Amino acid sequence: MSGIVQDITERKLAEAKLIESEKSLRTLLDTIPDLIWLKDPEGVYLSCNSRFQEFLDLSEERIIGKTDYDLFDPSIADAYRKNDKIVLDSGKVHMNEEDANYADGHITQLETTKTPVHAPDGSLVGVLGIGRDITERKRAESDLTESERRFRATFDQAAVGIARVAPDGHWLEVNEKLSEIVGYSREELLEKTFQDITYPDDLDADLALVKEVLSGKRKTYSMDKRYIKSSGALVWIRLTVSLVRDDDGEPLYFISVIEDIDQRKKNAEKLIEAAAVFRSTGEGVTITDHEGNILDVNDAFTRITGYSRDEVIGRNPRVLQSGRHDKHFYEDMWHQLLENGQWHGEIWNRSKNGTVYPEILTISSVDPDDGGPKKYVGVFADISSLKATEARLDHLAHHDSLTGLPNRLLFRDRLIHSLASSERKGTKVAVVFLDLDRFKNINDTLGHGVGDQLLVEVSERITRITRAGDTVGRISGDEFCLVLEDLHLSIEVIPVVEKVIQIFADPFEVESHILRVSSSIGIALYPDNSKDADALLSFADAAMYEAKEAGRNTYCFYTREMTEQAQEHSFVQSALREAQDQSQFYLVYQPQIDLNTNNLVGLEVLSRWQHPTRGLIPPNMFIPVAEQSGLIRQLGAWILRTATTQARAWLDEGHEFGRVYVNVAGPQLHDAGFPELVKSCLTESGLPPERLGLEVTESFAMRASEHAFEVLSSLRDMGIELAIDDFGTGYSSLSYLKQLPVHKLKIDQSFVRDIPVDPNDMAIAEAVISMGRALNLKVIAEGVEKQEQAAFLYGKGCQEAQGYLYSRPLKPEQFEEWMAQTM
Ligand SMILES: Nc1nc2c(ncn2[C@@H]2O[C@H](COP(=O)(O)O[C@H]3[C@@H](O)[C@H](n4cnc5c(=O)[nH]c(N)nc54)O[C@@H]3COP(=O)(O)O)[C@@H](O)[C@H]2O)c(=O)[nH]1
Repeated sequence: MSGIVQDITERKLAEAKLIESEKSLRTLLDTIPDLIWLKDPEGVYLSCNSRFQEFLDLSEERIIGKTDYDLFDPSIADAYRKNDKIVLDSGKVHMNEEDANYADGHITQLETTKTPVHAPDGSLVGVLGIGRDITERKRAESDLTESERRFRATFDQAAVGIARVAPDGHWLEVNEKLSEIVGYSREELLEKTFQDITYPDDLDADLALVKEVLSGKRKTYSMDKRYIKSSGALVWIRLTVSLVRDDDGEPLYFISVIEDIDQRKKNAEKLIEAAAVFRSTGEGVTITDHEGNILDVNDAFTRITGYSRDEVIGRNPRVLQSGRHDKHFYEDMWHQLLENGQWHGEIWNRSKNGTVYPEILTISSVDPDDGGPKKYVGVFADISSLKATEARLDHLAHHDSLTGLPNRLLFRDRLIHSLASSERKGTKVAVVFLDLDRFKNINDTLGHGVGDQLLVEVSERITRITRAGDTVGRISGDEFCLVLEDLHLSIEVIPVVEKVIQIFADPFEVESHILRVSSSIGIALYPDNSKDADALLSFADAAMYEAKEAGRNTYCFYTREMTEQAQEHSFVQSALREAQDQSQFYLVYQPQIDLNTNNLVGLEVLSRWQHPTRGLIPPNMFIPVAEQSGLIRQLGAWILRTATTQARAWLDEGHEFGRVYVNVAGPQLHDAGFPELVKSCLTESGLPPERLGLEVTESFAMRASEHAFEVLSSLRDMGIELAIDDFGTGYSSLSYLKQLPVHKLKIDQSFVRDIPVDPNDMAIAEAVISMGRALNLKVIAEGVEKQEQAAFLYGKGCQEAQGYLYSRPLKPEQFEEWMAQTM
């Protein structure tokens, strides 16, 4: 019994122990934070801990005996079952990660370990599953990956080079930028040390700093140093190094940050150079702000302008303006500066002491590095001496070195210029080509020195007789040329040419040689011969040869007619003086008839010149020459005196002739004493003023000066009648005519000649008559030779006529006869 009692007690004790141990195990399993479950080989749940029950929010009783298909969605159940089968088939532990959807809706990530479970007899009990919540771990891993990614991106895309460097100097890791800076690929760099690519001169300093960091003396260091690039070129970099140590304080690696400062270094060097240049350059430098205020100037500025730095800082460069440029010049300068960022040119400035000097100036706009408003840098040099040299060179290039006269080049330029200005003014230009006769003989016999000296003296004599506006040039050897401007008539050149010939009248004395020299002169006229400068020069040259042919010491015009005219002119001029002395002149009188009554109403006085050898010289030949030479004053006074005396005599003899009309030339009316002359002639002769008329040409009346106006007015006020001769040949306007103090218009005979054939002449004559009527002026026609002409003119309202139809100009005794017969 005791044995039985003892057996039962032991068994009970063993059972109790087992129960106790299961309880402990259960408690343990429920305490573990992992999900634990046991399924038989068919997937039926045999057991699970309380975490697993929480997962499904079901009690163990409701889980035991169920499969995954009872508890989860079929797709999830399939996945679970598939993993279980892997374990069952392989007999090995299987791990995987999967999402777990808790019954309360939250999702976790589980790391599941599935283990095959065998009974002590080796039979398969099922699959033990342990599910560990790895949500936090996964998040941490993901954060780390992201952080790593960001770091990598920063590392690779950094604008500076970044590297990990081993304590011995090997590159461990380098970024793109560092490769770019040194020109080595990442792979190439990783095979090198920093010592390999450091410029030897900079290595010791670097290694010393490395040593200090390794020893703990300093934590980091920075330095500017040079790397040798793969190309062999050097590149300046700024290096910043820090050391990373392990937990035991042992050096792990360096972190190096490498900044490319090559350009900055070069800029700085340039700035240093620029500053040195600024201080030491010989060119003046002005730096102004965007408002034009001077910020700085250099020493050369002070030397050139005379202003000290302190005197101009804050002031505008306007302080230097010379006043030689107008506002458009400065506007254009600013326009170019703003448009192109630069202006370059010559400018005249005024220094402190008032000297105006030329500068060559370049102004550039500069954008400051700090992005502030533009600044302007002006660099200038005083080019006074350059200008003087330039002027000297220019003079040399354009002047004959022997005589100092313009050479052919400049002479031609001046000629072209004269032609252009004469075209505008409607005047003539004469090109006078002069060649010394037999100059070669002087050179050959007396030597070139004498020849040269003679040329200098000739040039001086020519220059002395020309006007300021005329150009004299030495064209070559013994050839000189003159340009004479502002001529109205071709013949106006003659007095000048004669003066030129005259300069050779006196001999030249050179080195005690008395030289008698003459010249041959050729003349070409613009626009008569040509409008082209070169053609005029060659025509004048050709005319000069004509003069040589003609026996030298004379002049020739380019055309024979002109030469003849000139010769005639020359003859008339010299003969005129003698003629006046020797009373070769006489007057003729041509009657003027009233077309209505056929009565004699006037006599036009016309002069005649009876030359002892040439015979009768017409007034057209000598009046213009007399006008030009000034002899007209003397001749005009004689005509007036003779005519008034004759008229008075006829009055006394009882001849009724109306008025006697005397032609008056322009130069006579310019004479302030003319009204006095008229008065004295009237007084002396006793002719009443109402018996006198004066005729002035339309061309003169049109150009009449204010003074001539006054003279005409005072004559009119004396009771003298004034007529405009040759009317229709000029361009009188009604408004101008209205102001003229005249009484009568004389239709020029050129418009009468072809009446009644030429409709144009008839129209002009008719227009003049209408004009006279409109202005309340009498109208007389001259050159009336036919009755039809008289009839036409009378029909149109012309009051008076003169011409061969009535009488030719008559000598006094002829006139008296004519009176006796006709009146
Ligand atoms: N300042 C002065 N000018 C004078 C003087 N004497 C003359 N002149 C001017 O000279 C020009 C020419 O004059 P002249 O050769 O005397 O000719 C005049 C007449 O003879 C001529 N005439 C007259 N009737 C006829 C005619 O029917 N047919 C024709 N073919 N010719 C004719 O006309 C001239 C008159 O000219 P005008 O003076 O325009 O009336 C001439 O311009 C004179 O003015 C003088 O002393 N001083």
